[in-house]
Amino acid sequence: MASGTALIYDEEMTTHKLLWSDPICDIEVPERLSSSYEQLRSYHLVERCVHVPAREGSEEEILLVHSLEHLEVAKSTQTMNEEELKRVSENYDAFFFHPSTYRCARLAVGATLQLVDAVMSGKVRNGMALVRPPGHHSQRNAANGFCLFNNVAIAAEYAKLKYGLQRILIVDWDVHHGQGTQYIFEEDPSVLYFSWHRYEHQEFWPSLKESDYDAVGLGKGKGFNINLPWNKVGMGNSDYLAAFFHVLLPTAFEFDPELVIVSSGYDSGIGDPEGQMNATPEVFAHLTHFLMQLANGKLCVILEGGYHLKSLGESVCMTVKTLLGDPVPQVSGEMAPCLSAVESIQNVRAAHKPYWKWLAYEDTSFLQNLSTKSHFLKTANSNPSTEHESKITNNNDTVKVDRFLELHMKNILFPVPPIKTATTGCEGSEHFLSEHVQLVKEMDKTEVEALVSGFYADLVKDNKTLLSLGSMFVILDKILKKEVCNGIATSPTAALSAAVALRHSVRLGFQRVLCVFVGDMQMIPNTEDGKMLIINICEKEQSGKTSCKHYFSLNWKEDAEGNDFFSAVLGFILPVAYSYQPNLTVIAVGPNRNLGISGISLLVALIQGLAESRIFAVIEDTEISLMQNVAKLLVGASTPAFGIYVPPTQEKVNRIKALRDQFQQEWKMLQCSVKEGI
Ligand SMILES: CC(O)(O)CCCCCNCCCN
Ligand SMILES: [Zn+2]
Repeated sequence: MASGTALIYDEEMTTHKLLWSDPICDIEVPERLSSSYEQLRSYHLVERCVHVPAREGSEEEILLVHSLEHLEVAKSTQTMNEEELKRVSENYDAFFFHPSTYRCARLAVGATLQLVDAVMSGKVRNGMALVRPPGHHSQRNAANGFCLFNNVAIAAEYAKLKYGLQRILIVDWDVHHGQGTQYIFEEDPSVLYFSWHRYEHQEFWPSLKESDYDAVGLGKGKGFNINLPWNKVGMGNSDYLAAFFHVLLPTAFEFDPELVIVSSGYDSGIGDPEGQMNATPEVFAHLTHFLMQLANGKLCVILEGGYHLKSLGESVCMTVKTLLGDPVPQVSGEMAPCLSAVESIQNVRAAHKPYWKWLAYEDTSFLQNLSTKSHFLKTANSNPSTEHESKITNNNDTVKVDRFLELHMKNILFPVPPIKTATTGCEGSEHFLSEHVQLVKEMDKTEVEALVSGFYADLVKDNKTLLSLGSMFVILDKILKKEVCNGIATSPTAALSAAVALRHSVRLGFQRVLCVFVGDMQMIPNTEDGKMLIINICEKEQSGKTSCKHYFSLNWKEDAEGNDFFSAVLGFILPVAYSYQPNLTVIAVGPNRNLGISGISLLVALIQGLAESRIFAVIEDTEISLMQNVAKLLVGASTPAFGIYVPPTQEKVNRIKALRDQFQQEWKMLQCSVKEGI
C-alpha cells in the first residue's frame, strides 16, 4: 500500500508577473507561491513530504487539451516586448503575458503530470503541486482568468492515456467556476467534474448561464458535470460541508473514481478579495480528508486560485497536513448551512436525479409548486436571519483578516501526537503493530476493581469483563491526555464496554461524546444531559426506545449484494455528528452486527474527521478480521475498498428522510431541502 505525500514546487514559477497596471489581474502575484511554500516550511511540513521535481510539460502533452494555434500563440510570446505582450493579452478575458509566462505555464503542466505519475506509480499515496499560472479557466483555444494551459484537464487526459483510467473525479473547490474544465469534459462520462463557485444568479464573473446547476453535461456526458452555484457571498464551513455530504460525496462514491484530482483554489476561503466567503482554513482539512477515502487514497491536489496570502498559506498547510495523515482539526463555526446554500443543494440534487442511482427516490415535488424556468428555487431576497453574519466586517481589510487568522489558527494547530494508536494487545493486534501503535499495559486488577466497583458496579458483573475494562480505561486516559490520537480494544461484551467507556469518558471530562454502536446495544445509557449522542445502527428497533435528539436507532439491514450504507453515513450519520461537534468518538461493534465490514470501515474512515480524530473503538472479541480492518484505518495505513456499491432502496431512503425531517431543526447539517412555503 503506497504511503507518503509528494510536494511539487519550483521557484521558477514565480517569474511570471504583471508588467503593466491592470486592477483585475494584479492579484495574481508571484508571492502567492513563495509565501505558501514558506508557510509550509514554517510548519515543518516541507520536510515531511516527498520532494518531486517539476518538469516542463511537453508540447504533445499540452496538445492533449489545447489546439495547436493556442500553443503557437503562447509560444510566440516568449520573445515579445511589453507593448506586444499587452496587445496579445488583450485578446483574452482577464489574462496577462510576461516573457516567462510560457515557460512557467509549461512548468505548471509538468509539475501536475509529475504528481500524477508519482501517485499512479505508487511512489507516494497522494500529493500537492504548488503551481502558477493556474489552469481551470483556460480552454482548448483560449487563455482566460489568469490561466494559460488547463493543468488539471491535461492531467486527466494524461492519466486516461498513460494509465488507461476510465473514471477520474475532478473536484474544483476554487471560488470561481472552472468553465474551461467544464467545456473540455462536458461530453465525457469518464471525467466527473464537480465545481462550486460564487455565482449570485449569474452576476459574478465569468457570469455564464452554463455555470448554473442545470448544466449537467451533454450527450454521453450528462450527469457528469455538477455545478453548485453560491448565490450569496459569506458562505462558510457548514455550507461547504453540507455540499459534500448532500451532493458531492454520495455521487463520488457511486462513481467510484480511480483517481481524484482537485482544482484546489483557496479563494473560497475567508479573507479572499475575490470570494468574499467565510470558510476558515481548517475546513480544507475536512474536504481533503473526505476525498482521501476515494480511489484508494490516490489524490492529486493542484493549486488554482487564492489571493489573500495569509489565508492562502494557512489553507495550503491545512491541506498538506491532512494529506500527510495528521489528525483533522475541529471545524469551527455554527454547523448550520444558510438558506441560500440549502436551496442550491436542493436544486442541484433535483437536476441530477435522472443520472444517479442514489438520487432515484429524491423528492422533487417542489418543482411542481413553482412556475416557469425559475422552477428551481431561487431566493431573490431571503431574510437576513438565514444569512451568515460575516466574521470580518469586510474581507478587503487585509490586515484585519491577518489578525483574525493569527488568532484563529492558534488553537487549531495542535502538535501531532507521536503515537497514533493505542491498543490492548488484543487478539490479532500483532498484525498491525508499528511505531505508530502503542501497546498499553493492563491496568492492575485492584485499580480496576476500585474504579469499577464504585461508579460502574451496576454495569459490571463478571471478572473477565473487569479485566478487559482495565486496559480500556488506560486507552481512554491516553486519548484524553492527547498522548495518542485514537485507540482500539476488544471486549467479550462490547455493549457493556461501550456503556462503561461512555460513562468513563464523560467522567474524565469529555463534554460531548459521540457513540456509534453497530449491533444490539442491549443497554442504552441516559442521554438526557446531551453529553452523549448515540447512534445505534441495528437490525430492529430496540425495545421501545424511539429516536430522540441524542439517541437514534437507525434500523439497517446490510444488503447481501454489497455496501448500501453510503446514504446512511453521508446523508445522516455525518451530518448529525458534525452538527453535534463531539470531542470524542466511541465506535462500538457488538454481537450480531447488521453491517458488513466494508460498511463499518466506511464509517470509521469518514468519522475520523471529527473530534480531532480522537476515536476509541471497542470491538466484540469474536470479530478478529473486523478488528484488524478498523485498526489499520485508525493507524491511517490504508484506505479501505468499500466493496460493491449498492444504491439504497426506497424504503431505506425514506427511513433516512423521515429521520431528517424529524431532526433537521435540531441538527441543521441534515438540511438538504427547503420546506415549501418558507
Ligand atoms: C484561478 C482563478 O479562478 O482564481 C482565477 C480567477 C480569475 C478572476 C478574474 N476576474 C475577472 C473580473 C472581470 N470583471
Ligand atoms: Zn478562483
